[in-house]
Amino acid sequence: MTHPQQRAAGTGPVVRPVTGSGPVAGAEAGVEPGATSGAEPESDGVDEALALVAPSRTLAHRTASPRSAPPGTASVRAENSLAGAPRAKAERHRATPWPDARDVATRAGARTGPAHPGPGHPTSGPTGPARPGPGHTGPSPDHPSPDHPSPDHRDPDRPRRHATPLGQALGHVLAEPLRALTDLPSFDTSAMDGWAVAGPGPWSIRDEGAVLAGHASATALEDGTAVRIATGARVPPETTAVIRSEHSRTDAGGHLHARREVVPGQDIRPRGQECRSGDQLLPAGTPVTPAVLGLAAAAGYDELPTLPRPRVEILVLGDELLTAGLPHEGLIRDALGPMLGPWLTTLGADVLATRRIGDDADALRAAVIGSPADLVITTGGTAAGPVDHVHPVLAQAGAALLVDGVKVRPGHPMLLARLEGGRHLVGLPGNPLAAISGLLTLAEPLLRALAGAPASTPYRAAVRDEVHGHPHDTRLVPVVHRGDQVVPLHYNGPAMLRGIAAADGMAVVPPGGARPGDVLEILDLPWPVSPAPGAAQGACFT
Ligand SMILES: Nc1nc2c(c(=O)[nH]1)N[C@H]1C(S)=C(S)[C@@H](COP(=O)(O)OP(=O)(O)OC[C@H]3O[C@@H](n4cnc5c(N)ncnc54)[C@H](O)[C@@H]3O)O[C@H]1N2
Ligand code: MOO
Repeated sequence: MTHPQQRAAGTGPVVRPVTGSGPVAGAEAGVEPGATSGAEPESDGVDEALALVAPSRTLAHRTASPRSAPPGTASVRAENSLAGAPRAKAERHRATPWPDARDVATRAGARTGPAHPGPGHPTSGPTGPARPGPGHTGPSPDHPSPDHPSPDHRDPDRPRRHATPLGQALGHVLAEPLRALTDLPSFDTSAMDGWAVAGPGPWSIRDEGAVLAGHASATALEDGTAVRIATGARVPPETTAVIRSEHSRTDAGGHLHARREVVPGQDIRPRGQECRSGDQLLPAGTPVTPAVLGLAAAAGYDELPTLPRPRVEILVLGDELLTAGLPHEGLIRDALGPMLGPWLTTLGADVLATRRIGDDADALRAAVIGSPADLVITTGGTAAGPVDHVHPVLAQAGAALLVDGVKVRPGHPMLLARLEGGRHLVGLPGNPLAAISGLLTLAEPLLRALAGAPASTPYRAAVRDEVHGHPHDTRLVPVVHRGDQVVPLHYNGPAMLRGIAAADGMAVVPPGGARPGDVLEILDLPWPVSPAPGAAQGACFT
């Protein structure tokens, strides 16, 4: 966390645009990018909130006070080891451009991925359980005991492919192509409730009740005969068509008549119509969705070959954080602990733990060095305050900084480092929306690559209203979809979650901002697009 006194010393009056909405306004007034969010705690206050609610209220009576970049936010460019080289306080800040930061994160995950063969790189060897058998004792490589952490997750003994029971496979990624284990359907099937008939009608009705789904095959139909049949039942041999009940009538003499023309094969699903045994249904690298579970079950699977999920440990920093009750006496509720685990799980991670470390550098160092996770995520402590321990601890841990600051608002102090043992650490800024920005910018692409999942497909949409931009940096702004447009939401300050909680996407606003109708890249959030205006009720639209 940043020390309160430092905040007070570092924040001066800033000019805000009339409809200013976020941490960028200071920079628009000519403040250096690195210093802009130094004003954030102030921009986070009542004035900003009122500006967001009432865009017409002017805050321009404030005067600009350009400041230089804060010490300690200076970056070391990619791949620069921090070990034994504490960052010079006067170093110039060279943050990574936002699109490049995502690429670096993706490449870091892909490069680390030998244990995670991705799409097009199926694991070798036959399908079968890869976990230790029931007789296995001791810590599993996937579930190291607290006493036996396995910091080197590149352990060659770690299973490259799991046989995961269907009931546990949701959110995993297929390690191999999904091939049909049977023809689908596996027998000629009636598609309708009605009559199985053979040859031309009228047909004499076979006196044996109905052929029902799931029952043994009926004897062959002779030409000129019909038998009642249910949807999903196996059609008797020699059946030439199925006639729907509503398209037929019976007479007093026990004969069946068709009310309309009967086409041979009608309403029969022939065996193998959907696939033949051995057909590839889905490629390796496909995320296991509920629909994939259904298809796999239909195709005969009890368990699925899945890639090991990246293991993530979350370290929540900050002595000011409460885990229950109301904020009081300068203490606030931890908003990130409850949010990040579920969010990361949705992204396919196996979240080992969320640990609260406080502002204790020794505890942080021990947690980072000893973590068995593929990815350690810290929250807070990325800036230059007296208890912002992330950079010094990374230096002590011999980490290499791949990204140290990103040209994005909010969240510019975010970082990505490579730790010993092929592990990674993403440092999320403490301000909650800034942390989400870091999650989407660095953690998500890294996790996708580590998991062997395809990169998210970018898409674009027109923005309905003007969005103020930062002069040099990208902005990520919560939006809600309305038709084929997105509407930017207020309450998008770095310390606020009110906008993102009503949002269903984040718009990528280029430096300089966007005008109504401009087409912007949209980042998906891991929940459905809100279908109706009511879903975002209470949210403040621009
Ligand atoms: N001198 C400067 N100060 C700051 C700068 C700067 O450039 N120069 N940048 C500001 C920006 S922008 C951000 S973002 C934050 C990032 O700071 P840290 O990553 O060190 O985070 P903290 O100082 O620990 O916390 C910031 C803020 O967020 C609150 N917080 C922290 N964790 C949580 C949590 N789990 N749940 C809810 N809120 C949390 C914390 O209490 C602080 O208010 O630095 C600025 N300062
Ligand atoms: O601008 Mo900070 O990055 O408040 O989030």
